[in-house]
Amino acid sequence: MSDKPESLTQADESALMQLREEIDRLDTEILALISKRANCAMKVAEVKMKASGNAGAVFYRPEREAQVLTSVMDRNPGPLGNEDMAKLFREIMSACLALEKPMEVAYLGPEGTFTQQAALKHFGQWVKTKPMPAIDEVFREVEAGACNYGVVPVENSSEGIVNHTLDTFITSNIKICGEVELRIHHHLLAGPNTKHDKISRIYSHQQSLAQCRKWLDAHMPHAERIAVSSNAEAAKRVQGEWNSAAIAGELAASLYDLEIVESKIEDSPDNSTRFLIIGTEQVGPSSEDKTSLVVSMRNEPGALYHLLKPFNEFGVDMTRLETRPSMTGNWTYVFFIDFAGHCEDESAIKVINAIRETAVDVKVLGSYPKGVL
Ligand SMILES: O=C(O)C(=O)C[C@]1(C(=O)O)C=C[C@@H](O)C=C1
Repeated sequence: MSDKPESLTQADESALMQLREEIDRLDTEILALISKRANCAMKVAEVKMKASGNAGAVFYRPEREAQVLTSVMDRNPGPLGNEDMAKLFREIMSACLALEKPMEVAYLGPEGTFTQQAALKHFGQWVKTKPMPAIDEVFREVEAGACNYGVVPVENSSEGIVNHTLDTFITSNIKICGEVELRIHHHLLAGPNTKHDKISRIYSHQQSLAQCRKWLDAHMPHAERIAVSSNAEAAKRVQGEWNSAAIAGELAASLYDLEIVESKIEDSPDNSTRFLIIGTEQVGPSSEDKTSLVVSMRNEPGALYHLLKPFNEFGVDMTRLETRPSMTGNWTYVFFIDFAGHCEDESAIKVINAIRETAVDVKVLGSYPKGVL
């Protein structure tokens, strides 16, 4: 069978050539426009540096990025899908931001974790990402100024809240300046020496093993399941083994050069994890914001009523309420609350002031744009 493309007629050849000439003309325009946009971003950086007296200028503006991406999706004429078009602009903005100031972002490592994937999805490919061994190490890296921002997991749709993240906010002054949600697809990965019918050990994080339990019971009931510190760690480990496999994501497969033996083996089809972007600066309003608080209340009758009443009284939509035992042990409870709106909104100010009247302590963790991508 001929391996050459189908032979085209003279008319087809001519049509193809004209279309490619049109694409070349359009690419020239796109090249010029992206370059003009990048020059504009560099002038924005000069304005930011002048305004801040050149010391401590804040270049990354999540509220502005959310507005740009939302506007792109609202105005997208097709045929590319809204999310695909927004991802293209995400990368253009990432390159422009890198011209203003290269960003370094700490994340819960090692390399290849879903948290790294979330960091690259939120900031684009131009940021430098730095793996940290634990969630509180990500906080410390940002507090110390060693990294500009951090990314930590906060909630999984099937496993629930990541308590370590919430507990770290109680003792940290770090701000939340964004959020990003990642659809979690688990793949069965194997190294080049592994015979797929000889897999007797499967490595992954405990949560991932739990999220793929039914698939494993049905397809690999006899393989030993070994929990390790992270999916990426699992991928790193199977590289050199001949009868084992790992459950991890796409990024881990490419980073550790593993074959995807079975893809999307998670039991829940809409398995997703929400991550928080942490930094040292409060974010300005973007018109589509949410605010996170941590409130400690005395353990006395009516405490929860006094906490919830202001939201109803001032018409603020509470979107999340989590309770954590207080680490001070002084019979107070800690509530993590998310609500719609920015902490500078008039109604939000009234709610926070009303809560302060009965709470032991109220800490605004941050106001930030709702996740766009
Ligand atoms: O508008 C700004 O503040 C910019 O710096 C420009 C820009 C962009 O490329 O659109 C780049 C980085 C910021 O995080 C937000 C937006």
